This record gives sequence, structure tokens and C-alpha cells, in this order.
Amino acid sequence: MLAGLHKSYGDVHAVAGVDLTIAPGEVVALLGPNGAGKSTTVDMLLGLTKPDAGTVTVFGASPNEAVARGTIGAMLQGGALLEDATVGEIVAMVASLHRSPMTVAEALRASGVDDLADRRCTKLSGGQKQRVRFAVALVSDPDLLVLDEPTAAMDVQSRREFWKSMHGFTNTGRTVLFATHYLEEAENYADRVVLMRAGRVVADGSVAEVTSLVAGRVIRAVVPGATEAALAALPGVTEIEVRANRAAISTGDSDATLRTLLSTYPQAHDIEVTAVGLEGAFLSLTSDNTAGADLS
Ligand SMILES: Nc1ncnc2c1ncn2[C@@H]1O[C@H](COP(=O)(O)OP(=O)(O)OP(=O)(O)O)[C@@H](O)[C@H]1O
Repeated sequence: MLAGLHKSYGDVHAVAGVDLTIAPGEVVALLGPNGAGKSTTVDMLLGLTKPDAGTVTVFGASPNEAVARGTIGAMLQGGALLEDATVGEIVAMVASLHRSPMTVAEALRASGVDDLADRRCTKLSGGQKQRVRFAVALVSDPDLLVLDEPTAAMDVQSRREFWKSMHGFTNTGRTVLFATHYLEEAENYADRVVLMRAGRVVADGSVAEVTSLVAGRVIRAVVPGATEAALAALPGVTEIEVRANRAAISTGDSDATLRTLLSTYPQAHDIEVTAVGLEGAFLSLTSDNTAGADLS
């Protein structure tokens, strides 16, 4: 779907060779630190930005054709809403631009704003505005929904409700690509995670696959008498962090590390071993000294 995409802004190579094929029905989370190139990728997918090189195909058509046919619905960061119109009027106006839209009532219900139909957009909270943008994205009854940080302005409760609405949409077998900074949203709602850094895809797979790219576990313990250098020399250790008197020992082989730790420092206590989660994988794979890893 996205092949060999490149986009530069002056000296900034915002997207530096992205290839991504998304199968119908997949729910894909696009993750990456600020400036990784997520929004630029989304903008090219929607035909809002022209790539310097590479191609974008959406269900066999160009992005502009797909948007015109209503096969893509998009919800962008801070997309403008007509201030003087009511929620119902805005959704109806967008519906009128499409050939086979949902009814306005359906779109409002599916995005959880049916009680706000008569409210003017100036009178909406940030989270409510996001849900109206969601209704606008849904009303064409798209096969692919593209969302750029959809829950950015929402509180915890609104986010939960938003994802409940989304679930109703994805249950019907539609495809979704969403960019997010909330790792738990990727963990909870995506079938697949695409992690970007500096304009490239550095990991692509299920949450379990991406997490397992960062081999290892973290052993936390109080180890009286041990120096940082001595702990770093234990087998399998990749990183050491000591805070107060507690060491966090990252390791690619927690069994070997722990065996040697206990035989060398039998006085070690308060020992905890935890797996590196998606957050650990995210931090490790997007840090400056990491080479790319692609599971696809
Ligand atoms: N219109 C533009 N003009 C100049 N530089 C741009 C433009 N749009 C994006 N960039 C630059 O391209 C790079 C990628 O930006 P992009 O917005 O795609 O990242 P992102 O991953 O979406 O970041 P964020 O998480 O902060 O939204 C950044 O360095 C950004 O400053």
C-alpha cells in the first residue's frame, strides 16, 4: 500500500523510505517519538502531502480517488470544525459529499455524540470535538479509517468510550490505521504495531513480536557491596541503572544473570524479575543508538 515513500522538508528527511502493506481488516497502530514521521506518513496516505518518491495505493486507487469515493475516512490532529454550525449540521454536510454515506443519526450514534446533535461547535469541550471529528470520519462509511492521535484531547473516561465506539467499527471487519502516543492504546486495540523512528520503520509486528525484539527482562534488587561495574560484568547484562541502593539490571538471559548474581552476592534481597513490555521495547527501539529491526 505504501511503497518506498520519501518526503523531505528542507534538510529534514521526515520520511526516509517507508514500505507498508496493510491487509483489509487489520487494526494497525503507528507509534514513534515526536518527529518520527508519523503525521507525514499519514498525510501521504491521505493524499494531503505529495511524496518526493514512492507510491501510495489504497484499495487499488490513488489516495485522492479513495477519499473522493468515501473509501477512506480520516480524523486528523486538530482538524477544523465550522464554529457556527451544529454538530448535526456538520455531519450532514459531510454526508452530502459522499455517494453512499451512513445516516447522520447512525454516524452520531456510532461516535457517541447523538446527544450533542443540536450543540454548536463553539460550545464543545476538546474531547467532544474529537468525537465530532470521529463522526465526520465515519459518515462516509469508509473501508479504511485513518486517525492521527485521535484521543489526544480526551480524558481517561472519554478515551475509553472512544475506543468502545471504535470497537463497534472494527468489529465489522473494516481497516484502521491510527497514530498514537499512548502505548496502552496500541497494546489494547491494535492487531499490529508499526514503530517509526527518524522517518523509518524500525519494528513491525504484533505487540508480542515487537516486544520480543528487545530481548530480555529487568532484574531489580538491592545488592549490598556490589559496584555498578561488577553488576555490569554479570552474564547477559546489557544495561545497569542504580538508584538509591536498588539496581535495575537489564539482561538478555535473566536465568544466567540471576544465578551468578545470587552465587556471588548471596546477601542480595528484594529481588524482582519483570519482562520488558511494549514501553521498554518502544524506548529501546527508538533510542538513538538502535539499529532497525523489521519482522514483516
Ligand atoms: N510542513 C512541514 N514543514 C517543515 N518540516 C516539517 C513539516 N511537517 C513535518 N516536518 C518535520 O518532519 C519531521 C517529521 O514530522 P511528523 O509531524 O511527521 O512527525 P510525527 O511522528 O507525527 O511527530 P509528532 O508525534 O510530534 O506528531 C519533523 O522533524 C518535523 O519537524
